[in-house]
Amino acid sequence: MWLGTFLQAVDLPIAPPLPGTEPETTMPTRPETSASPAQAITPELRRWIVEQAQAGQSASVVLQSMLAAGWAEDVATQALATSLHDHLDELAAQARPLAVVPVPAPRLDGSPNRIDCGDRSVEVLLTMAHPRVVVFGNLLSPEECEALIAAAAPRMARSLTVATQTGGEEVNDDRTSHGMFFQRGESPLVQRIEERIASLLNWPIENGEGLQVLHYRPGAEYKPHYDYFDPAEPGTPTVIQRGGQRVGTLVMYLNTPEQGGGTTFPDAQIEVAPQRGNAAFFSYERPTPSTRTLHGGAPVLAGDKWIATKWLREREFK
Ligand SMILES: O=C(O)CCC(=O)C(=O)O
Ligand SMILES: [Fe+2]
Repeated sequence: MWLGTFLQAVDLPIAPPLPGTEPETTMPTRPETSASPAQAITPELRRWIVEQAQAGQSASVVLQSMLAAGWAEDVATQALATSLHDHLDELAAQARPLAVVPVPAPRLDGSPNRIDCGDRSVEVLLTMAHPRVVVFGNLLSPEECEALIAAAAPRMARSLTVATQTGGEEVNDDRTSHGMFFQRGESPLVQRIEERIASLLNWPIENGEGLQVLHYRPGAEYKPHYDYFDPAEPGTPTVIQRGGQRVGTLVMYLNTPEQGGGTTFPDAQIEVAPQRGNAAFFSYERPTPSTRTLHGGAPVLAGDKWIATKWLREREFK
């Protein structure tokens, strides 16, 4: 009995006319020449893909049917990946609705290649929408990087992470760096950098946690994680009493490691190369994986890695 059902499922003519087409003969065909307009991923195509998934069709069957109908392979795989990913995000958001909150955001209207931050002009090197990632160049001068390292070095201790059960802090094997926190505004150097960051990210200086400096030796890493506090963890209500959720992160590279040590975003499959003075910014408007802000510090393969991280909260961090 089940075999019959199984065969039926496999044999089902799964390709209803692809969106934008009626009878099979008018299905879009693969563009033959480079002059042909590229095939677009239309809302109808996305809807059709989600319907196929809901009907239990495997991705490979859906892909085959799209190829057979004349969709170009790059368009078909891209359409499948984004449609299913977005659909899963929607399902997750429905299962655990969490409000979207305002987040730090650099002023990027008009696609500027530099942003004037008052005392310094910062380069915009890369922007990505989802996850929201912006890579900046020349945020800190070489002298500022050196001065931060020198001020932090005598105060370094094994890095702690927030203990999710209690909201306290603990040593964690996923994080093999050493670090320290500056108080907000604790020196003219720290104050100046914090003012620059507030201007760059358009976010109140008071909403920032104290700058954290991290030092990774060869082999050290920070395994992929989210920077927001997981609402499901018992320690979270305690942690967010001070300033609410984290909503953005700025990782500033204080040196250029000889090899390795990039900041990775596994969902986006990108890696930011650590270059002295540059910085990677990302924001997350709700504390969920749908933000695709999973990120980590890849193992340092040779040399040392020094970074300063600024975490940004929803409200004043006291
Ligand atoms: O080391 C890195 O590149 C990432 C650091 C990080 O994720 C953090 O400080 O929260
Ligand atoms: Fe992080």
